[in-house]
Amino acid sequence: MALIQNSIPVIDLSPWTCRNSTVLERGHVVAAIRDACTEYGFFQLIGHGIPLEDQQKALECAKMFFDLPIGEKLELSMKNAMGECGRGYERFGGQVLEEGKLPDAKEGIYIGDEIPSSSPLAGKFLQGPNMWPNLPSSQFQTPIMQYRAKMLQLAETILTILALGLPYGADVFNDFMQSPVANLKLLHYPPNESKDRLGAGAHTDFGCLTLLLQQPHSTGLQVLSPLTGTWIPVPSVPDHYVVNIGDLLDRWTGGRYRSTVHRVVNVGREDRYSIPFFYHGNLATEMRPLDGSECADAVTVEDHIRGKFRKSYEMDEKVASK
Ligand SMILES: O=C(O)CCC(=O)C(=O)O
Ligand SMILES: [Fe+2]
Repeated sequence: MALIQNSIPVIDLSPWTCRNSTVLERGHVVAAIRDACTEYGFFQLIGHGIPLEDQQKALECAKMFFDLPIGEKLELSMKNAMGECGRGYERFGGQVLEEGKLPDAKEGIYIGDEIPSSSPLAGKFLQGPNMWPNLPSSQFQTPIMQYRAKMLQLAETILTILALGLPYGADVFNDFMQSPVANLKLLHYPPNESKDRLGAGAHTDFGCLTLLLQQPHSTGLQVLSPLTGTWIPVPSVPDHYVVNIGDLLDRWTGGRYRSTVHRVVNVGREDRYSIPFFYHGNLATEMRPLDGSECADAVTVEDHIRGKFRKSYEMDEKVASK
């Protein structure tokens, strides 16, 4: 039984990627990630190999985008009512992550893989097209896409490790990792004076795995400890990624890996920027219980994510029409 503490574990990935590490050291990484995901559903990652300058550049891109005039941002609005293309601009207050609460005091833009329009996947659920702002590509599109590619690699590394922490074989996620849907979301929480309104209401993430980059030294992220039922603050530490399990993996693993409630309380005069990377995986994958137990109604990854998306964006329409 791990010591109950008011912080989420910090895990160093470098023994995994370092060529000189021993089997034992690599095994410790697998065990640490498994335990963190079993107990907390959250951990902080260091030694991940994403250069600091790429992180800074991505956050600068976020700021550059949100500084654009509102008219320019609205032109990039997520195309259909439920945002099913999964790309483009989510206006301030455009999402309700916590049922019954005021819409989130944040704005965002989803950016994913560039899928050629000739591909049968183009325009399908969460598959675009990307909506690019009128900024020089060398300053926005190129660094963001390079950053996304690195996040994808890192997510795949973590999933490989997560597979090793389960008793279902090292290849259990191999098919799921083919042609994955995995989207960045640049987020901006403007200064917020209202104590009744959260930056992001209490929620669990929809997908498989989230890798979160927070602007250094920002505060606001809180994780509801599954061990104590109290909110654990996760202030941002430079070069630390926050990694968490989403509902999809919780459901698929029968709760072995936990999807934990979290929120952003951004009350004050500061702007806050963050960039989650949501790894959803191959949408056609059927989530049959990994332990092999019978299941009459296995849903696909797409059905699962679609339901979650509909809920958080449809609720916004209900609130807006009140
Ligand atoms: O901005 C953050 O720190 C967290 C955002 C988040 O939880 C989400 O978008 O799902
Ligand atoms: Fe989240």
